[in-house]
Amino acid sequence: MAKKCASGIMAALATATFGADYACADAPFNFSPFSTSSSAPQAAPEPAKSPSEPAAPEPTKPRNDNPRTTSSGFDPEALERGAKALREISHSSHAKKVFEVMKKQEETRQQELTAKAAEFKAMQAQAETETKRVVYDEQKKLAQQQAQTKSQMARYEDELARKRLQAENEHQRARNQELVKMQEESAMKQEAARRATEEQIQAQHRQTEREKAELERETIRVRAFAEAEGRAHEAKLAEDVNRRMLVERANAEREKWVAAINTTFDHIGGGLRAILTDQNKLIVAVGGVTALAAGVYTTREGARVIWSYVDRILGQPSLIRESSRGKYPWSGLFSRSMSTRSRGANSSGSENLNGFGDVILHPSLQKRIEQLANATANTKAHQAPFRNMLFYGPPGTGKTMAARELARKSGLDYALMTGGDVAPLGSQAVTKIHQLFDWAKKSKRGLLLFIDEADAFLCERNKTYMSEAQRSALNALLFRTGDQSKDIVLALATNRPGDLDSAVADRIDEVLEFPLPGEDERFKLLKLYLNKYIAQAGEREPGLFSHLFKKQQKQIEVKGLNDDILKEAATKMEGFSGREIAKLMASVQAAVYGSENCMLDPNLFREVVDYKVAEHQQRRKLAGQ
Ligand SMILES: Nc1ncnc2c1ncn2[C@@H]1O[C@H](COP(=O)(O)OP(=O)(O)OP(=O)(O)O)[C@@H](O)[C@H]1O
Repeated sequence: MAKKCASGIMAALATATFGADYACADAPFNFSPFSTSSSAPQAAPEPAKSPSEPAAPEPTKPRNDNPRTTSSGFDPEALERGAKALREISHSSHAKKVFEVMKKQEETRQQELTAKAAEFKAMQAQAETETKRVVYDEQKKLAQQQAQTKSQMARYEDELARKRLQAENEHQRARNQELVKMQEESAMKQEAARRATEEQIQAQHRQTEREKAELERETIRVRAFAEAEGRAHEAKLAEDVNRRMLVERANAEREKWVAAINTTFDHIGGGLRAILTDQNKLIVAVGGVTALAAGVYTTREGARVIWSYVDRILGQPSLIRESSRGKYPWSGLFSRSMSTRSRGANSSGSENLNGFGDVILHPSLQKRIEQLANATANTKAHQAPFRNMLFYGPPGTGKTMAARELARKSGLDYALMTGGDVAPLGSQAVTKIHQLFDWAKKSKRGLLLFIDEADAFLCERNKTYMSEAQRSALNALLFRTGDQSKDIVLALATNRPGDLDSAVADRIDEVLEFPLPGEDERFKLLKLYLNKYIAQAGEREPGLFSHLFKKQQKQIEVKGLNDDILKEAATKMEGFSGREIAKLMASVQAAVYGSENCMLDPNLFREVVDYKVAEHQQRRKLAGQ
């Protein structure tokens, strides 16, 4: 009973002090007699519910039919009930007990509250932990999502980059293709431009060639004109001398002939008178004259037929202009003996001077030719095939002379033909070439066939102006020289080696350049021709009957002409060929013969040299050199 009272008082007091809410919270002390609020215990705060869970029904509050709440919300009824209960307790004998029970209850309730608080705290801590865990989970999920998003982004970016790269590659490839196309187009354009330029150059080249040919023709014309003039001048100089000599000789001859004619007519007159007076003598004379005429005619025609036959079988081909073999086999014996004699006579002169006949060459070139001559001689001795040669260089530099000397030194026969002789032969050319090679093969010693002006005959086959006959002749020569020969050495000479057909060039084993003579060579040439045309002018040529057939030249007196003057002239004559130097000396000779006392002195020599040097320079100017 005391316990019940205590609870009731407590509840009443609590309700009065803190209102209904507090009364609800204190559910365990809710004694029914004093309680105005709900007797159902207040539930502990629940953990946060997920929004998906259905909302729990609101706890129903006890109905208060007589509310006595003041305007400020205070309910005095509970206090009244509490005061009533207190009064009852104070009048009760068990008041003390009641208070003790109340105290105990209060303590118990305090403990319970503490436990509740602890539980609540634990729950709160758990809720916090849970919240943290949820937050952590959420963060983890977020991090995972972020990582996933990031990786997706990276993949996406990677893909984008790949696509971009691919697109760039495509673009680059397209550009490259375009570039290649442009380059091809540009190369084609360049090629076309190059072809056009080449054609232009070729046209220009052809034009230049035409102009050059024209210039050459003009130069030749001018040169011929100058030479004719020179010859006329020389002839004029020599004319006076000759006229004087002729007049003297003619007077003597006239007297001799007048005497001879007088004697002959005396004899003929006597004979005719005897024949005409005697008839028998007349018949015999007429018959004799007729028989003699018939005999002479028959013999002459017969000899002509036989001679042409012999000539065809044994004679030298018409293409050969000069040969050491002579026109007929037997003439070789004669000509060789003569040449031996002449060389013997010469040996005191030029042969000793330079060891190479009359040819003056640069020492290195001379040495090379001597080596070639030795090699050719040995080749013949060992029956090995000969080596073909090409001599090239400006006109009149001694190519022909060197070839002749080479043949002589190597012990071969020598034959010279000129390329320019082939074209006029027309369709006969091929036959003549074969005839020439057949003839050359007959030489027992081996033959050096020298073709001068080789470019006129052996030029490039595809040249348009080359005639069919000329082309065939060249083919015939190529055919005959296709293999290396043990009988014939082919020596070609040309001023234009570049014009030779490539097949001809292919047959050449040795190429020698003959340059214009240097100062030393010019000096030696001057000395050589001074000796030949001036010092030996009055001497007879060696030969069996030369004194019968050749007119003797007048001897020339040389005064004061020494080596220094010759050297001075050699210095002035820069650019002169050997032929020009020889001609200069011939002019000097003519000038000497034109002089009154037939004497050569330094003044006359210098005069001619200066005149010739000026003429040479004029010619060069005309030729555009
Ligand atoms: N090196 C030389 N030594 C001596 N004389 C020479 C020399 N070069 C030329 N001559 C003189 O010039 C003349 C012509 O020489 P040669 O015929 O050998 O010349 P080339 O070079 O064959 O000329 P082209 O090319 O015109 O045929 C000779 O007769 C000679 O008088």
